[in-house]
Amino acid sequence: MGVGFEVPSHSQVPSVSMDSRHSTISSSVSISTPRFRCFDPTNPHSPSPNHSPRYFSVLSPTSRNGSMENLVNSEPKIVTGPSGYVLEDVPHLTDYKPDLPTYSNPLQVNPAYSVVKQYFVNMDDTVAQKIVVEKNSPRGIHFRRAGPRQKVYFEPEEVYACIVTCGGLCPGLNTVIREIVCGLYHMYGVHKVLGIEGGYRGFYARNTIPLTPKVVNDIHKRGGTILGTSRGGHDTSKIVDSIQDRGINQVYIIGGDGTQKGASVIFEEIRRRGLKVAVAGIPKTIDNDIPVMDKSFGFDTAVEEAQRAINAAHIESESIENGIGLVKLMGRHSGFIAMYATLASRDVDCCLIPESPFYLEGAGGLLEYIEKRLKENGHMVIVIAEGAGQELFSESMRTTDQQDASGNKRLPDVGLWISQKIKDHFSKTKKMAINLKYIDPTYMIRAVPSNASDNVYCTLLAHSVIHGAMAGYTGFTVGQVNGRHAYIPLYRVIEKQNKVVITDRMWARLLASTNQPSFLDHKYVFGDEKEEAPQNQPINGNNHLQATTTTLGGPNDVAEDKKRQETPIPSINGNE
Ligand SMILES: Nc1ncnc2c1ncn2[C@@H]1O[C@H](COP(=O)(O)OP(=O)(O)OP(=O)(O)O)[C@@H](O)[C@H]1O
Ligand SMILES: O=P(O)(O)OC[C@H]1O[C@](O)(CO)[C@@H](O)[C@@H]1O
Ligand SMILES: [Mg+2]
Repeated sequence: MGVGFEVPSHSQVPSVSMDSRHSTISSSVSISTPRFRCFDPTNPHSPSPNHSPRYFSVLSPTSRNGSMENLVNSEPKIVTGPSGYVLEDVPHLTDYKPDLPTYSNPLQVNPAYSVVKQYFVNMDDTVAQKIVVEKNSPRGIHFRRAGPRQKVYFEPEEVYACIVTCGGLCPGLNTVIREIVCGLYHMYGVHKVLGIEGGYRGFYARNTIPLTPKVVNDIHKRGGTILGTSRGGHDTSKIVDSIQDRGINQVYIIGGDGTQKGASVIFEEIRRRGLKVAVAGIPKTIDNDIPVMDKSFGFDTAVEEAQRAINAAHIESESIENGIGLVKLMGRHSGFIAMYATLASRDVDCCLIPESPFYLEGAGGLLEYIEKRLKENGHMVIVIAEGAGQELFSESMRTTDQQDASGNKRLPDVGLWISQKIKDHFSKTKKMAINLKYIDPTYMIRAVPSNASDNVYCTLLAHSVIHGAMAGYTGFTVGQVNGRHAYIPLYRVIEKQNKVVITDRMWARLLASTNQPSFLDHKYVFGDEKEEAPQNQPINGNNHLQATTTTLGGPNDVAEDKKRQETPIPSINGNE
């Protein structure tokens, strides 16, 4: 059987002993960036010889269980093809356990599914990240298409799955839990599913809940997560010990960017220990700030629920002379909920988001606009995302250094702050008496059950993730990319944050709908005319497909974040 390797000359390479299906490297020599080109025609997960994957599989000498322990972190699996085709593939159990047996997919004999023509996904199917292309542009980045495979790497009775939910709440968490349990039971005949209570720390510090279709039957009608959640408490080795000791071999991890970072290190540790355990992430973020995918589950519900608060603000404000209704919505670093809720409502006169700096005083400022709008219309509605205007806070308010247990910076309440500023301004200038009503519906929005369209989306995500784990993929997350479900490497969803692009047409639509100023006059933002204005992304032919993404270095930092925003990285999603 042919296995071809190409080792770049710059790497220090340890001695390599190789049988027909796997690489075992034993040496204490350190390796900077090992890259092997590998092709095995008998392995469906081996890239074709035309492609040039970057491969991983490096062992250090010590091995606690005498198995394939101490692998260094896996490298991205990049497969290239003609005309600029790039596949950013996800890891597979056979990458480090090459001799695993395969089994026929039980869906083949499932009466509900066996009638479906072409039910199984072709092994070569991939999903393009960018679908608007020019005639001569390269084919670009692709991800492996999600869906059931003909061969699976687990027998139903062998599977012991667990589900954990981490981070803040989001509509749809219970639906995803329900559909993973029911999907495993009904599609694959898997009957051992464990719920881990209270987030990551639940693996080693809390009870577990056996999950059956009966237990989860109507949980999708409730908000929150029946498993509970938490921030902090990620102790990788204790978590993997717990997985190993319990004999769990499929780990479904539902959570935001922090959670997916946690999933990535759990995957690396599992791989290092050589365990046959699939680690699969389902991204959750009400803020819609996870890159690559079209949108995150619960986002539609959040936008819909926000309408109730905006309607209330509108009714309150129009019922009284010079009424101002101010609504704060979630969005620590990304203003998607505020933007979409504003566009959906049409009652909003001003939407403020973290990506679009604004200023209060002077010509073209917020206070001037409020005055103008009240004179024209007698009332107004303002929507503000929780992360907006952070640069306006005094240094003392910003550097309180408060962090939550996961290291996320706690933001001062911009809604309260701006309410006070507006009230102070109009009472000081005595230009007009205003009536401001501040509504903070943030936790009410987050705690509702998912709406009908999110329920369907959650179901499809759950099914996709199950198919991936059963097919032996691991260290991946699932998401909808241009309307098709795909398996995305974890590193792709944790390295960047999805942001609203204020030079994009979607933000222009918002400005056109509210008629608010664009607040782009730099000198009021920074108080120094000599400083350069923030470099926003230029509008170009592809702009409607681009979102600014920022590299996440650690706990969130507004100043850092702002600096990063000045260096936009083209990506897709979120905006159109
Ligand atoms: N870099 C990291 N490495 C390992 N674990 C992490 C990392 N960052 C966060 N975690 C863990 O992930 C869990 C959730 O993280 P966090 O509280 O930041 O929420 P999140 O998943 O980002 O969700 P959201 O921000 O949408 O509420 C926590 O238990 C935290 O300890
Ligand atoms: O109060 P908590 O649980 O820390 O959550 C607040 C944060 O969670 C998020 O909803 C993200 O999940 C942010 O928008 C918000 O800042
Ligand atoms: Mg987060």
